[in-house]
Amino acid sequence: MDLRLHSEFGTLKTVLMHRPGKEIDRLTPYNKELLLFEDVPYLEAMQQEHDYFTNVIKQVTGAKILSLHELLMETMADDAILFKMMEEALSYSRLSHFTESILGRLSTSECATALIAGIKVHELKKKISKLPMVDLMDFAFVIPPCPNLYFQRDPAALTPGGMIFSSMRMEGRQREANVIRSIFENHPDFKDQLNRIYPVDGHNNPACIEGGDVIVISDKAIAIGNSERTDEKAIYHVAKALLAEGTVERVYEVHLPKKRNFMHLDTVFTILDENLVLTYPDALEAVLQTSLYTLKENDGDQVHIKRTVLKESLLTVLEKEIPYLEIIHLGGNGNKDYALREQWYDGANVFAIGPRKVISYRRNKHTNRALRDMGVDVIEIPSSELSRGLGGPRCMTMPLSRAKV
Ligand SMILES: NC(=O)NCCC[C@H](N)C(=O)O
Repeated sequence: MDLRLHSEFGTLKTVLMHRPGKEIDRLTPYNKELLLFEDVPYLEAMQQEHDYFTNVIKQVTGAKILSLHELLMETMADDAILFKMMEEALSYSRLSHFTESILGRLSTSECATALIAGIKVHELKKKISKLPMVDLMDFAFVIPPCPNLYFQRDPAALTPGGMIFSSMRMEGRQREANVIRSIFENHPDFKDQLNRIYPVDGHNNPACIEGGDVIVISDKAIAIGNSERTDEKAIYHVAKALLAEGTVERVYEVHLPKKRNFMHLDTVFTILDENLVLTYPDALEAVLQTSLYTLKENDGDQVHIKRTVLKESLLTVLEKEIPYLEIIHLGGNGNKDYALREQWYDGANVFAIGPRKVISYRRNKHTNRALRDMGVDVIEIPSSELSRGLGGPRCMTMPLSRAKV
């Protein structure tokens, strides 16, 4: 599989997803903010909603759905990779030196659970009785959990030029990108197909970028949100690597207000067809600035890129990139409260499974009506529990291949 993505709306062929599991049950009223949840979800109902979503994708598109858990298990079949992954996960609590003794006691499947759902001191003590830790620490995490892992969009991003591995801003999500990167760099189905765009070789503490900020406008142009989660510096490095690779010719940096409800570019803007986008108008108006990176010179050794701060509004920029652009406003036209409410629950974050064919949260009824009025085929899914993590259908998917458009 060629690990490049050429559009946001070509009919879906393969997608990576994660069914929420035990990691969700780690959330409490005390840690939910640190772990970026609005509330404490009811896991079994959340799983039912997620299964509904997955089945809709399967039935409507026939796409292959890859499970993160299965890929992880397959990747960890290699002992050296398993060791590295556990060592890295344990480094968050400065306990890497226990890797060997822990691996001696946990099966591969228990390691996969520990990597996703985390593991606490008292749970580990059941396996390793001589663990030299005081009882006071029993409820502390030896490996922190990844409850946001069902938002598969964010730990990485595919572009027409190759793959970006995120460097995640928030403490509660930092481990996710390491898990994804280990899979794509080592799994036999992917490792030879990978052209890594970011992080750049030799950068140990890379600037932050998250997959939800990366939107493929066309084979030649991508947009990246400079947002609460993504830094200017990371966008510069991604632009440089993409422009050097040569497929992408224009990288737009869209400066969003740094706010939780605009956390990624895809919380306010998604592309549904060749000339159709869905936006949250207030966010577009709030865009502080748009810059454009282009290639200045690439003599094989040295790559120089140029950054131009554009005078036009984002809308004008988009109109130039997307001929005959039509815009649908989240919440429909008119009532601002509808737009506010539906943006909060990811009304703009629909998942395009084909041209003018989207999956959307049922709760966003005004947006869904506006989409249908423009001839978009809308398939609704329930979201009472899924939305407690503040992400939508696009956030929950990482398309790995789509039909050509
Ligand atoms: N692309 C997205 O907007 N993803 C949603 C991520 C929600 C998650 N709870 C977070 O705060 O990172």
